[in-house]
Amino acid sequence: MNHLAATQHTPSDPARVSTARALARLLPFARPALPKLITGAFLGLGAALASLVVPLVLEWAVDGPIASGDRILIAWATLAVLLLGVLEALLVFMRRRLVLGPSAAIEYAVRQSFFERLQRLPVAFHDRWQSGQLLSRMMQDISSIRRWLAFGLILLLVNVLTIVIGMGLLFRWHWALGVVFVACSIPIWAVGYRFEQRYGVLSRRSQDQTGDLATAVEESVHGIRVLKAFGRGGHALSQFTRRAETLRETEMRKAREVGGLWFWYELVPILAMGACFITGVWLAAHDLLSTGELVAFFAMAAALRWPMGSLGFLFAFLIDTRTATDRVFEVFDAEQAVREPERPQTIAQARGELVFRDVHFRYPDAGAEEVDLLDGLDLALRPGETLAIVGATGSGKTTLTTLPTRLYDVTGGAITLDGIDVRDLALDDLRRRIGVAFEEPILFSATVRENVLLGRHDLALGSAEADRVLQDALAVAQAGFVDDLPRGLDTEVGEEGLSLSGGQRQRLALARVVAAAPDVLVLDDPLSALDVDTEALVEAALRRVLADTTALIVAHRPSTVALADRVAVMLDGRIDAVGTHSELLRTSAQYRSLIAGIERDALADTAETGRTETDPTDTATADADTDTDTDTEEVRS
Ligand SMILES: Nc1ncnc2c1ncn2[C@@H]1O[C@H](COP(=O)(O)OP(=O)(O)OP(=O)(O)O)[C@@H](O)[C@H]1O
Repeated sequence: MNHLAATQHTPSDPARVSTARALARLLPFARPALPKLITGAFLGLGAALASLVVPLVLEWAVDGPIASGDRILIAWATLAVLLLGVLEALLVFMRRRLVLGPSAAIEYAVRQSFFERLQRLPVAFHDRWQSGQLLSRMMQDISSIRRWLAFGLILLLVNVLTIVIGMGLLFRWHWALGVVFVACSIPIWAVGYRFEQRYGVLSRRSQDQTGDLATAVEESVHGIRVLKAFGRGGHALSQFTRRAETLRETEMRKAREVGGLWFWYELVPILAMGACFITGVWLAAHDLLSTGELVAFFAMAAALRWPMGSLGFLFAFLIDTRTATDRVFEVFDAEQAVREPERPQTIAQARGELVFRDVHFRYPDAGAEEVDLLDGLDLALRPGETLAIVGATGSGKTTLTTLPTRLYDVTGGAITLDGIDVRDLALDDLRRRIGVAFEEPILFSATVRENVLLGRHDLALGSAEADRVLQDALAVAQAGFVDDLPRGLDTEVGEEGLSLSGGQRQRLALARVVAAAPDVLVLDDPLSALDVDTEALVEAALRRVLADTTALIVAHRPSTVALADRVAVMLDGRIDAVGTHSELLRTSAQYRSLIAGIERDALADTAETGRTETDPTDTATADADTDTDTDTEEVRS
């Protein structure tokens, strides 16, 4: 099996392919809606043809009934023109009605796939991409694709066909008129070509800048408390203004380009009409054209003005849509570094044995000269044991917690769960078996119930079993405060749970991972935001859960170390020592130094916040030796 290593892949301009090929990538999404879109195009063409028949009726009426004074036929001709007008309006109405549904369905399908893709893409992708860029692609670019399919594409096809048919008719009346009209149109194509070159670049720039602006808004809203606390609202505003200014300048340049194009697309048809007028009058004066043909010719030229004039705008629309499509497909094309195994294996008998074997890891953006962050790390968690990881800040503890669930893939070595390489397990299966609680507890805009049962899609919300699991998990996490929320378990906890305190969010996040009932728990400093009394209660309850679950806990505090059966010390990307707290105090200078630092931090924390932290030697597991206090005292001195 080929286990792909994560490689760097930055958002970049797509390879320049033709606009038609770029837009053809939408076909798989558009296929179900194609019959209606094609019918819509035919209806649009029908409307255009109805407008083109009017000059023919006029030609017949002027040269026939009007010349001969046949009032009945004149009335019929008038009625025919009227009916053609009504038919055109009706067909346009039907086209609009018909294509709105399918184009909205395509928008829905693209957006759905886009979101699904975002969920599937590895964390390394999300590290690199700004959220505003993704948001603007998801909302603005996909909407722009819908508008194009519902309106722009059909109009462009219909208008080009109308122009071709209309020109054919001009030739029918007199070849000279056709030649003059075609000759006058040539500048339009030249201008259009130059426009595409310049406008394409601006269109891309503007859409990227819109994404940057969305990122700025998202960040400032997300970090509003920090900005307010530091009085940096003005700074955020000036940064936002600068970006908005940049976007405005690009939009102005775009508008100037479009304005220039419109100028030519308005002017050229008028010049063409003027040239044809002179030619037509000359031909009529020399009896080479009848009066009816001359009138019909002018009616036709008038009918062609809108299709020709609209080309400029439709051209700009086409290029904007091409850019939007490129931007959307950049996400679809992003490298899927964390892949599902081709032939997933299953764990027959779950024991919860997690082993890191010669694990190497480096982030994709690490420089070539940098050594691996995890540099040949070996660690084995026995089934059911609780193992705490301690290490200097930045030593890679959090990174280590992301690897078992394959948020990132190891770049060397392997991690096995019950003897099977985690890369050989189906991702859903793996993530059901290993539950993670991150240091930063993220909650979603949903009820408490939905947040806590997030990992239990096997349970129907509100069922007796779901309620039992929910209550047990809340009890372990000491999250009884939910009963005091306005709607209890059905309280919406707001965007990212910001309406709750840090400690409350952390307890719900802990309840979530407990409710998931995984074979292995991975907890990244799970009690950091709790007050000392709650922490003691959570620890006591957590011990019951940890008694028969394998757990890997990143510990920044003595009390967290106290939860563990054994402790592993991380140093230089490896495990420097493993043992019980008291063993390590005796044997590992590195551990003694880390514990001294941890205790110093805890004391400082206590002094600042009034916390009365528990000494790990008081609560350490049964392995604690009697000489521990002496050791700790030595370290302190
Ligand atoms: N997504 C990322 N992309 C690139 N580098 C990262 C990323 N996340 C962390 N790092 C880097 O990896 C190193 C280890 O970070 P990590 O968060 O794993 O350390 P830690 O031991 O958990 O630190 P702490 O104790 O402060 O929480 C740091 O140098 C950090 O800058």
